[in-house]
Amino acid sequence: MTGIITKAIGGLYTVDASDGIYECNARGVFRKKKISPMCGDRVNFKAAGEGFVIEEILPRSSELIRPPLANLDLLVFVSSTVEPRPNTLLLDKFIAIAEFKGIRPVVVFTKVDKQSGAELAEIYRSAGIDVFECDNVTGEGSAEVKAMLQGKLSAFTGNTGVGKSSLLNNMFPELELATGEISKKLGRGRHTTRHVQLYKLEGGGYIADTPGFSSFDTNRYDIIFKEKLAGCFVEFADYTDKCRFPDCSHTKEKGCAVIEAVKAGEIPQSRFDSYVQMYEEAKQLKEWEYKND
Ligand SMILES: Nc1nc2c(ncn2[C@@H]2O[C@H](COP(=O)(O)OP(=O)(O)OP(=O)(O)O)[C@@H](O)[C@H]2O)c(=O)[nH]1
Ligand SMILES: [Zn+2]
Repeated sequence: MTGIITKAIGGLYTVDASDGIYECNARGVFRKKKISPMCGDRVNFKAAGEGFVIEEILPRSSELIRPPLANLDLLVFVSSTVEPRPNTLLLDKFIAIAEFKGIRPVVVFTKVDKQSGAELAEIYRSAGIDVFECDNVTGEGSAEVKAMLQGKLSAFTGNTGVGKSSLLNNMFPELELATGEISKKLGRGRHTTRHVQLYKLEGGGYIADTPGFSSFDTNRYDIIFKEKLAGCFVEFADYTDKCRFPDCSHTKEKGCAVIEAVKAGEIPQSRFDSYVQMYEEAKQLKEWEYKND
């Protein structure tokens, strides 16, 4: 039998298969191989003794370690246009990490009833990223986001107060998330350990409830090596092979086609600024690692 793991707690796995939900154990062989099944994994399992046991983990299309989640298709970054103000550096870090991991990034700007998200949206649309603008008070825009989630495994992230639960409520009233108190409702208190869990959507697909995402700390997360960073800013691709120096870092060199494109208004300044900041951070990490080994 084949299914997808929707919950993984203490060596016990909940597997959603076409004919029902199964509680499974994992075979010892996974421990020896040092891979363990995680939420989002597609697995083969079979009846064994009184219960069921996972036999095989199918190849993963993507893998996140913190929070542990396999086969994520979409990472949806929710940012409000005001209260709290959007943080383009954080947004660009998330997007780059998603690109690096082979997960499609999607951006949702909320609170467009208070302030237009058009200018911000254009920055990301011009980079070829899917952008949605939502007014969660009227629910406008949520149907488009919902349509995109169909048949996909998605996770939502964004700072506290940006309107994630409002948006999720507009799309899936059956989830009954308490706006403004989602933390309490889902037991996100300091003393509760929470686990990743997948919710099945009526139209097909899953949404991951991920404790690690709302307070997503990118520094502790994955730092992208500086050589790989430009490749995670998709709109740089048209320029990076036109620089004067083949080893151009695209941060300050003369004859850098990326910098020329920024000056010409072809690449948004804020995206470039984020790139330079992340490049500096990546550089420090490498030197630090080097000194310590
Ligand atoms: N005007 C306006 N207010 C919104 C919108 N979206 C959310 N809000 C309000 O912003 C506040 C925070 O919204 P939530 O949906 O709880 O935000 P959240 O991202 O889930 O926050 P956490 O649970 O802390 O992670 C609430 O008071 C919402 O009513 C919007 O599009 N427009
Ligand atoms: Zn360059």
